[in-house]
Amino acid sequence: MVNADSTDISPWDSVRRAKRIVVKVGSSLVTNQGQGLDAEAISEWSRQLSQIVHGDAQGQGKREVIMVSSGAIAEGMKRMGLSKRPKELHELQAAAAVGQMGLVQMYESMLRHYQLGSAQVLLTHADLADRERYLNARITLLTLLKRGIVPVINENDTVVNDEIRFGDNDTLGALVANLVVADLLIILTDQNGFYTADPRKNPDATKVHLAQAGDEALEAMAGGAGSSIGTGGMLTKIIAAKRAARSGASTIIAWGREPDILPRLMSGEQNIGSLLYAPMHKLQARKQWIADHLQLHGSVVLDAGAAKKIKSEGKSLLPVGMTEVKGSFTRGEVIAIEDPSGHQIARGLANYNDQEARKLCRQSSDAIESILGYVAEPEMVHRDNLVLI
Ligand SMILES: Nc1ncnc2c1ncn2[C@@H]1O[C@H](COP(=O)(O)OP(=O)(O)O)[C@@H](O)[C@H]1O
Ligand SMILES: N[C@@H](CCC(=O)OP(=O)(O)O)C(=O)O
Repeated sequence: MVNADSTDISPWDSVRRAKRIVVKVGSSLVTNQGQGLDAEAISEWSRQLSQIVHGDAQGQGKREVIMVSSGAIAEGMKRMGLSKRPKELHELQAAAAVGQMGLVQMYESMLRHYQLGSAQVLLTHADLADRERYLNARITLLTLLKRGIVPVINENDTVVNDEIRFGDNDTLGALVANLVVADLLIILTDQNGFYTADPRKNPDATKVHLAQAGDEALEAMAGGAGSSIGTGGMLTKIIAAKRAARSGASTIIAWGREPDILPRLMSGEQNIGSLLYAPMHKLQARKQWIADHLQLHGSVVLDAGAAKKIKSEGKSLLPVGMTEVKGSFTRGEVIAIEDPSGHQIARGLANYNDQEARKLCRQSSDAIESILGYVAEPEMVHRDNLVLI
C-alpha cells in the first residue's frame, strides 16, 4: 500500500487524463437509504455529468461517461409498500421491475434538464459471457458515447436467477469498464473512501488514500454492506477495482454527496476518496487478455499490403486485405491473422463469422451491407481488439 503523502503522483495524473469513465452509484445513495429516489442527488450528479461530458465553453476536456446505477429494488420496495427486503427472488425481481421505471424516468428527465441525452441499458452476466452479445453490447455503448449520450446501466434483474445474478452493481460496473475499456471507474457510495476497517464498526479506522488495485491486503480490510439497503459493502468494491484493473482502468471509491465530486476529480484534485490504481496500461492489459485467455477458433490470411499495415502501422484489419479464411468461428471469437506465407502475425476478435468473412474477402468495407445485408462494423478486426504476435 502507498501512504497518503506518497510522492508518486502519476496515478492521480492518470485520473485527470481519463477520457472514458464509468460512474457507479449505489442503492443507499440513490434512494437516500431506501426512503425513495433522491431527486436532489440525481439532479446534482446530472449537473456534474453535464460539466464533464460537455467540457468547457470551447468544448475542451470533453469526456465520455457511463452511469451504472443501482436503486431499482430499493425504489420498487418503497412503491410496493414493502418494509423489508423480500427473501424470494421473484419478489425481488418484481420490485426491481417496478423501481426501474422510476429510476430511469428520473435520470432521463434530470439529464435532459442539463442538455444530456440518456439511454437505458439492462445487462446480465450471460450477456457479457457470450462473445457475440459482448461485442454487440460493446458497439452499442460505444455508439452512444460517440454521440455524447449517457448510457444508464443496471442489471436486468427480471431475467436472472440467483446463481447468475451480479447482485451488486460494483461487479457490473467493473465488467462495463472492461467492456468499453474505460480509463476510470468511479464508485460513489455512502463513505468518503475505503478505510482500513469498516468505519461504522471501528472508529479507529483510517482512510486509504492510494493503493494498487488487486493488493490482497485490501480484501482483509473490507467489510460487508453497512446498511440493509446496499449489498456487497466494500469487499465487492475492492474486487471490482481488481477486475477493472484487468483492462487497465483505475478505480476511485468516494462519497457521492461530496460537493462537485466528479469535476473535482477530473480537474486532478487528489485525495478525495480512495484511488486504487491499475498497475498496467489499458492497451497493454487488453492485449494481454486477448493473447492469453482466449482460444483460437480459425484464421484469416492477408495480402502483403494488409499484413504490412497491421504489423508496422498498427491499423485495423479491413475485409479488403483478406485473401482466405480458414476454419470456423463466430463473431466475437479469437482468430489468428496470417501473412501471405501463412505466418501468424496477430490475433484478434472477429467482427464477422467465418462464412461471412469468406464472402467479404477482397471487398471494400462500403460493400459489406450489399453483400451481407447488414453492417456490424467496417473492420474485420478492430485495432483495439487486435494484438501483434
Ligand atoms: N473498509 C471499509 N471502508 C469503508 N466502508 C466499509 C468498509 N468495510 C465495510 N464498509 C461498509 O460498506 C458500506 C458501503 O457499501 P454498501 O452498503 O454496499 O453501499 P452501496 O449501496 O453504495 O454499494 C459502508 O457504508 C460501510 O459501512
Ligand atoms: N440491480 C439491483 C441491485 C443492485 C445493488 O443492490 O447494488 P448496490 O446498491 O450497488 O450494492 C437494483 O438496482 O436494485
